[in-house]
Amino acid sequence: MLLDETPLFEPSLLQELDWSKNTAPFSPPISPSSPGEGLVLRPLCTADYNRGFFKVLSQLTQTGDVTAEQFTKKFEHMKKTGDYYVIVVEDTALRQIVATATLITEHKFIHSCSKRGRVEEVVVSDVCRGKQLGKLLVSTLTLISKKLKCYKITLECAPKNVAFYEKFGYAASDEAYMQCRFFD
Ligand SMILES: CC(=O)SCCNC(=O)CCNC(=O)[C@H](O)C(C)(C)COP(=O)(O)OP(=O)(O)OC[C@H]1O[C@@H](n2cnc3c(N)ncnc32)[C@H](O)[C@@H]1OP(=O)(O)O
Repeated sequence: MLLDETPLFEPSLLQELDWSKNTAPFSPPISPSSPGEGLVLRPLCTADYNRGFFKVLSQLTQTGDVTAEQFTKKFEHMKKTGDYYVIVVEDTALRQIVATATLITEHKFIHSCSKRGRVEEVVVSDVCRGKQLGKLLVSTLTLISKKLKCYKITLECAPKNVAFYEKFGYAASDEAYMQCRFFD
């Protein structure tokens, strides 16, 4: 199985973000191009399969035993659609993924054929929490969605995480969150 460094989306999207438009405060200041000593923030690539990508995701929910082949197939599908922005933070000394988050853009006929953004799978490895990485990931994806001209961006989270997302301007809505779950 060929796992490589091909990015899921164009990395220049991250470099070209206008970080001055970010609304959450960072102290000390970090940004997508300078996420902290020994860390890089970049799009997901298939080589991340062997860098603990699933280990990080498993701290959020059940991942199942995904093979390299299944992972690559899903990655290729996501890349082809151009609507998936999975970002990762890598510890370059350990060559391990320590955080990840996903933005998905959904195409609409409404709002003049606009797009809507969804934030999913935000997770920071437990040993790296409290270093502003979660804030960096969500700020980055929120700015990307704005740059991509999404008319809104939404997410679902546990009540204990509401205060975290409020930092970026997300507000609880009156709409009920409904689901029909077929399996875990
Ligand atoms: C849409 C979704 O994916 S929801 C799922 C969210 N993910 C999870 O629940 C997985 C387990 N949790 C985690 O991975 C992490 O704790 C995260 C992603 C919630 C936060 O990541 P961290 O890197 O630890 O947070 P970070 O250091 O960026 O914290 C930033 C700020 O938020 C605050 N904060 C961190 N976690 C929380 C929380 N759960 N609730 C409220 N505030 C929080 C911090 O105190 C800090 O405040 P400050 O900027 O005023 O000092």
